[in-house]
Amino acid sequence: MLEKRDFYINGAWVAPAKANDFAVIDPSTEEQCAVISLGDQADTDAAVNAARAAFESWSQTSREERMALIEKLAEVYDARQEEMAQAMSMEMGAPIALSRAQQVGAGSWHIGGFLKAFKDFSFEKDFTSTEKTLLEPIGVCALITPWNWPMNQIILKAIPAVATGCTVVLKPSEVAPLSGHLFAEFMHEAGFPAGVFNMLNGDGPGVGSQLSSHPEVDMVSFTGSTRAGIAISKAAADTLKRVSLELGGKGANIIFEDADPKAAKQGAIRCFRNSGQSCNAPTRMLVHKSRYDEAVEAAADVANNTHVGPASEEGKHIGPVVSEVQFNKIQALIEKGMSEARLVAGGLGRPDGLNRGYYVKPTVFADVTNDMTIAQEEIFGPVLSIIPFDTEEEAVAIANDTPYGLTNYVQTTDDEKRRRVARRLRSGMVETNGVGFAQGSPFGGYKQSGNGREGGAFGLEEFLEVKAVSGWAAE
Ligand SMILES: NC(=O)c1ccc[n+]([C@@H]2O[C@H](COP(=O)([O-])OP(=O)(O)OC[C@H]3O[C@@H](n4cnc5c(N)ncnc54)[C@H](O)[C@@H]3O)[C@@H](O)[C@H]2O)c1
Repeated sequence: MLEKRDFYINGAWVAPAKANDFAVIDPSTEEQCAVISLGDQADTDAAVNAARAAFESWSQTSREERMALIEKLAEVYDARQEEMAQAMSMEMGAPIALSRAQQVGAGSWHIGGFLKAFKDFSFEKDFTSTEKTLLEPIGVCALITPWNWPMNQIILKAIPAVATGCTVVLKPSEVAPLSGHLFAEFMHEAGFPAGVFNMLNGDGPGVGSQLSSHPEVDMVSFTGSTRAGIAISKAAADTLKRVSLELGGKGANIIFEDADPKAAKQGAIRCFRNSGQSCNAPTRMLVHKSRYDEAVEAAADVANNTHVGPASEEGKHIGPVVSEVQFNKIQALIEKGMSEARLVAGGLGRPDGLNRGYYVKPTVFADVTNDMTIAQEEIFGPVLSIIPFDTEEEAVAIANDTPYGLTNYVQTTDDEKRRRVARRLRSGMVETNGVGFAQGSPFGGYKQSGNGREGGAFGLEEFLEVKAVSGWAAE
C-alpha cells in the first residue's frame, strides 16, 4: 500500500500538522491502495503563506523564465507519463489504455495549448496613444479539483496560473489524490522556485472551505459539482475573492432526421466513455421521430456490447465508477429511471461476472420526457436517456430546459440548420457532427455549469487582473 501522507509546501515534502489518515480505495477491487492525510487549518495556512511569500518575486519574473520552467515541466510529464497513467487508473478506475491515451493525453494536450497561447500572449496593450492597459497576475490562487479527469483538471488550472505569474495552492480530490501528489513531484523536478506551487490534501468541509474563505487567497479556481461550487462561492463572498467555476452538465445530443447514420451509435459510445463520468457527456439523446426506433436500437446495442472490467485490464472496455458513494447514487437514479421511463438496456446491479468493484451496467432509457429526474439530474455514470422530438423548435427548447449549460451536440448534414441551432443553444460549447475542438479552445459553461473558461488564451486571462495606466507615454 502506498503511503502518501506528506504535503508539498514551500518546495519541500512536509508532514501534516496533525495525523488524520484517509484511505484511498481502488474502485476496481474495493481494496485500500493508499493512505493520505487530510490537512487542517495549520496546513492550509502554511501552504497559503508559502504561496503569498513567493508571489512578490515570482510575479516579477519574465515570461521567458516562466515559459522555460513550463517547457521543463512538459518534459518531465512526458518522461513520467506511465507512472501518471498507472496512478489515475488505480485511484479512479480509468482502464489503463484510456488512462494513457486520454487521461494523461489530455494533460499533454493542454500544456501544449497553453505554451502556444503564452508565446503570443500580450500582457500590455495600448489603449490610446498615451494610455496603457496592463494585465497582471491576480495573486495567490487556490485550485480545487475533482476525481473524474484528474490531470486534465489540474493542468488546466496550474499551468495558466503559474504562467501568468500567480502562485498556487492545489487541493486535489481526496478521492483520487495520487495523481495530484505525483504532479507536485513533477513541478519540483521541473525546478519551480519554492512556494510557487504548493499541494495539500483535504476534504471539502476542511481544507476546501479553509482555502475558499482564506483572507490571503485572491482567487479560487474550482472544478466539481454545482453543489460544491455554490458552497465555495458563499465561503469566498466575505473576502470578495474571484471565483472561477467549472461545474456539472446534462448535455443534449440533438440527432436530426438528416444526421449521419452512425450518430446514435457514436453518441452512446461517447456517453459511456470514462464510465459516464464526464461533465460534458452527451447524456440526453434527443432524436427526431423519424429516426427514433433506429436510434434506440443502436444505443441499446452499444450498451449491450460495452464490456465492463477492471482498470488494470488492457483493452477498450469501461472501468468501474469511482466510489461506493457514486455507485449507490447511480443505482438509485437507475431505479428512479425504471419507474419513470422504458429501460432498454442495462439496469440495476453489477454486470454479470463482476461481484466486487464499483461496476455499473451501461444503461439506456427510452421514451424519456425532459421533466423526468433522469433527464434533469446529472447521473455521472454510464446512463443514457433518449427523448423523441418532432420539430427543430421543440429540440432547442428541450435542450435548453435544464439548469446546466456546458456542452450540447448537434448532428445534421444541413449547414444552415447546424449553425442556427448552435447559436440558439445556451451552453459554453456546442460540438457539431463529431468534430473535435481545437487545442486551446475555451472550455466552460453557461448557467449552473459555471462562469469560467479554461484552456489556451481564455484560460490565461482567468488568472489576470486588468490595470489601466494613464500618461504612460507623454502626449
Ligand atoms: N465543468 C467541468 O469542467 C467539470 C469537469 C469535471 C467534473 N465536473 C463536475 O464535478 C463533479 C464530480 O466531481 P466530485 O464528485 O469530485 O465533485 P465535488 O464537488 O464533490 O468535489 C470536487 C472537489 O471539491 C472539493 N469540495 C467538495 N465540497 C467542497 C466545499 N464545500 N468547499 C470546498 N471544496 C469542496 C472536493 O474535496 C474535491 O476536491 C460532477 O458534478 C462533474 O460534472 C465538472
